[in-house]
Amino acid sequence: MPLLERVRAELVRHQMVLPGDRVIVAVSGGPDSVALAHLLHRLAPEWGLSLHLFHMDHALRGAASRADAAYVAELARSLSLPLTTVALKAGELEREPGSLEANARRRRYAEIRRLAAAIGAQRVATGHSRNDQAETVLMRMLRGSGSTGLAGIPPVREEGGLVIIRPLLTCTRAEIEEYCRAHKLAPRLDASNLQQDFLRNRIRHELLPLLAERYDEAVVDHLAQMAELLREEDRLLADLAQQARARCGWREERTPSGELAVELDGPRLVQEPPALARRVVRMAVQRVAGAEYAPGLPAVNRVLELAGRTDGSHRLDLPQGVCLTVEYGRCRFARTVGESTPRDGQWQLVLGGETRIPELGLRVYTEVVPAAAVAGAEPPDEAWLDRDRLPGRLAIRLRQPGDRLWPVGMEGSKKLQDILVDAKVPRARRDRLPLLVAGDAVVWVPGVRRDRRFRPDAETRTVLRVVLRSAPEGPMGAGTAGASGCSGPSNMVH
Ligand SMILES: Nc1ncnc2c1ncn2[C@@H]1O[C@H](COP(=O)(O)OP(=O)(O)OP(=O)(O)O)[C@@H](O)[C@H]1O
Repeated sequence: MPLLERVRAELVRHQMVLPGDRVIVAVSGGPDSVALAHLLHRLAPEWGLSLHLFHMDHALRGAASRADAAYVAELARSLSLPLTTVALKAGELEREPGSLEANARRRRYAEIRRLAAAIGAQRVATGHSRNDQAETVLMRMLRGSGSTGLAGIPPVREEGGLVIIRPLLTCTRAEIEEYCRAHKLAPRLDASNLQQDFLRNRIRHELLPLLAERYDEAVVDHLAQMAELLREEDRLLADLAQQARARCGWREERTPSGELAVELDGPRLVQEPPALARRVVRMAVQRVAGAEYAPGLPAVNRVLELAGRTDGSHRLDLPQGVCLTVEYGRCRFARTVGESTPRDGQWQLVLGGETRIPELGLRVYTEVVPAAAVAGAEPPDEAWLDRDRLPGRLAIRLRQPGDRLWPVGMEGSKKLQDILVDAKVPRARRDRLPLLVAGDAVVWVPGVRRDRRFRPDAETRTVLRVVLRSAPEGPMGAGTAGASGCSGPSNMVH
């Protein structure tokens, strides 16, 4: 079947486009994406599609990169299609942490997303071919991936509100090159492949040709077929994992700093078949860390080892700043949780994250925000502080002799002891009352008084927002402090 018919069939089979869609075509200048632009241009009238080409000049190969961009500009002119080109500065991608390929991809999709919003596009088409599929599957086999990974590149996927379509996924590179020749397209060679991706390049140039020559001529087709079979099985497992998730009492909440946290029942989780339990863990971690990160098997296994523990509290740091805490069988996945152990009678706080203080049954969130981000009155369980006026590191501690406060709404200072007596805080609670301190200064007596010296005013540029909450239920945390515990006599909250 001619390539045009095949691509048309793929568009229909996977409902890749809807009539009237605005589609961005990501064109690197290499054969795949050039053929893609040409084919979609021919098919566009049938669906009434309006196409918009996109090219990113990664500035990785000097003059060659500029020539790719010029080639894509020429292609857009010849097809009378609008084109947006984004040119990065030389060295820009190298300076970012992480692999060059991942950085290039992230920047590319960020710009595509921006363009989609600007022109009201619903979809972006990329030129991945059956060969890309086979390479991806082989790379993942070598890494020991499960069925999700071995399902390879999906023909349609939604990512961050953008639908990515791959209409050439069933076409081989040879067929695409043949199409280019037949239509007198002279794409830039290998323009889409960042040379730095050594593993992919070796698989492309060494391993696949070797497999084809010595073992199986149709290896690319067979790997692509395996990916397609596994994609369907993977979808089924994903549905089952959703059900398992519900059985495990999956619950999501936003932390006061706006981050998502996921909680579930550990003993239930470990009773699920391992294939489903692992998926539920991956979902939880991805939900917290962001979809781009998929935790590897060692991390998932470590979670499952801990999840079933019902004896006391356990904590596990996972990659990407995700932390699992297991307390009496309840698993909680959240970002940057630090468990503070007291030093010199103080619990230091994690800045820009959550700190747990099991001894006081407290969770403390801190967040640095521009002054403009806070307005109105502080909720009773929050303190807003002028970061630049704080005299030292933020910590929680219990009261000490000689503590003083410069209370809001009062002249001068006052002994903490007198403040607590005036506020009718029962004696037994006074010694367990968490105080927020910065260096030696008491900044906030939650539920009782705030110190006026550190409060934001018109000159404040940066605010440190501190939120106190009680830790999840459990013998050590129950009800000692937190959202309920920090509410003193209500008329005394300042
Ligand atoms: N510089 C670029 N500008 C625009 N689109 C690009 C560029 N590079 C790659 N693409 C798009 O991405 C497709 C795949 O290219 P390539 O395999 O080099 O990238 P990749 O990083 O592996 O892709 P992905 O991350 O999307 O899986 C190309 O066919 C093209 O549609």
